[in-house]
Amino acid sequence: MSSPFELKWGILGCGWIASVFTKDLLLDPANRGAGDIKHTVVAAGTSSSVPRAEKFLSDCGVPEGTAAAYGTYESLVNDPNVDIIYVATPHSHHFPHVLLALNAGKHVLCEKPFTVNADQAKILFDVAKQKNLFIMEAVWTRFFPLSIEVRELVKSGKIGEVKRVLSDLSLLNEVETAFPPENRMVNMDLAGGALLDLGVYSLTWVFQILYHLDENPKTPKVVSHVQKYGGTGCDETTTVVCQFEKSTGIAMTSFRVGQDVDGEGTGGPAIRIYGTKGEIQVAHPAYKPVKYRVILRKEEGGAGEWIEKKDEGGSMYWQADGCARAIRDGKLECEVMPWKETVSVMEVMDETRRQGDLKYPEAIESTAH
Ligand SMILES: NC(=O)C1=CN([C@@H]2O[C@H](COP(=O)(O)OP(=O)(O)OC[C@H]3O[C@@H](n4cnc5c(N)ncnc54)[C@H](OP(=O)(O)O)[C@@H]3O)[C@@H](O)[C@H]2O)C=CC1
Ligand SMILES: O=C1OC[C@@H](O)[C@H](O)[C@H]1O
Repeated sequence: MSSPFELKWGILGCGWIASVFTKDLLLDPANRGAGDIKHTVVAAGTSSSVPRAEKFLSDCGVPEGTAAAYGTYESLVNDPNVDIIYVATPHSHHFPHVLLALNAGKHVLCEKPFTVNADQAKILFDVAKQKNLFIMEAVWTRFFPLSIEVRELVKSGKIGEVKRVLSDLSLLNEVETAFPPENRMVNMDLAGGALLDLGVYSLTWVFQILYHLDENPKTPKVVSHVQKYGGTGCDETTTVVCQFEKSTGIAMTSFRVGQDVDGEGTGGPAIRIYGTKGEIQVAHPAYKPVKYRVILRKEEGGAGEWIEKKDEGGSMYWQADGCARAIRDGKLECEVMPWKETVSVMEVMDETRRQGDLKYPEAIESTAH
């Protein structure tokens, strides 16, 4: 048996999700049937100090002496031992931080939403292409075995021709107390707001099902509504209707009202995929779903049982495995989250913001580089 392909990671930005992802990289891929690859965390960088990066590595359980700690992002991306940089900074900073990594010759996995707008995304993909580097938006949900199973069910025709997807990621919050104005969730300078932070997952479900039904997939036409948060002017409740060639997607998001208020699923499924013969329902939360069921007409079996799919850890390693295999195979993009689709989702969010008059400061919408 050949030895596993090893991918050496550098973590850029030592915040909350970076810690979840880093811990997941330390789990043995063989336990999830991914023994063909191996992830190693070789470095982490903060924007503040070396001791903070050291603390991050140690808190995540990275074995002492196996990873370098950096106090600047520049020093991190220039570490010759690093193959790929995981960018986990706020939305506003993805564009400059990804460019920093690409210009240092590193592959990139960048957190969602990929950039603030579609023009920035296009530039990053162009640069990656010119430099022959792999790059992907970290839409982890698409890599879950559950998502793969649901996409295959749709393709198999089990629920007939799919005509509509209704998708909701809404989290109930006392916004004024949960998110002070400087918090990245609501801070306009950090491209805060429900659409870019949570709505991207509702759109993920719409896209991973409906975009692929069209022969020549393109960005859908959009009709949207944006409700703003008075505290900072970001969006708090946004609804997007996407008109594809053969189907309609309705993506909803909010951090003011909740999809699953009691946490018991009483609010119903978060995602409904409607076909001419039946429906697939996926339970909340849209970003990390653990169960789904198929409902057919009564004479064809009616409602199936919920099928549960739980993983160990934070479930963020599936996307890391996707990066490793793509890089091993000499690909610049991964077919599960292709560049074209990231751009399309960004275009839908741009158009939604245009219709809702939701503009971020010029400094973070800028494509100057
Ligand atoms: N896939 C998922 O499930 C999730 C994805 N995310 C995405 O990950 C990204 C980070 O989110 P999250 O971890 O919650 O955020 P945090 O605020 O916890 O961490 C962000 C980190 O970015 C760095 N940073 C650099 N510049 C700034 C700045 N101007 N203001 C604030 N932080 C800065 C800091 O790291 P340092 O001090 O080390 O430089 C900070 O710790 C976002 O894009 C978000 O959408 C978030 C949560 C879940
Ligand atoms: O990506 C995310 O998923 C989980 C949410 O709690 C978080 O705000 C968001 O950034």
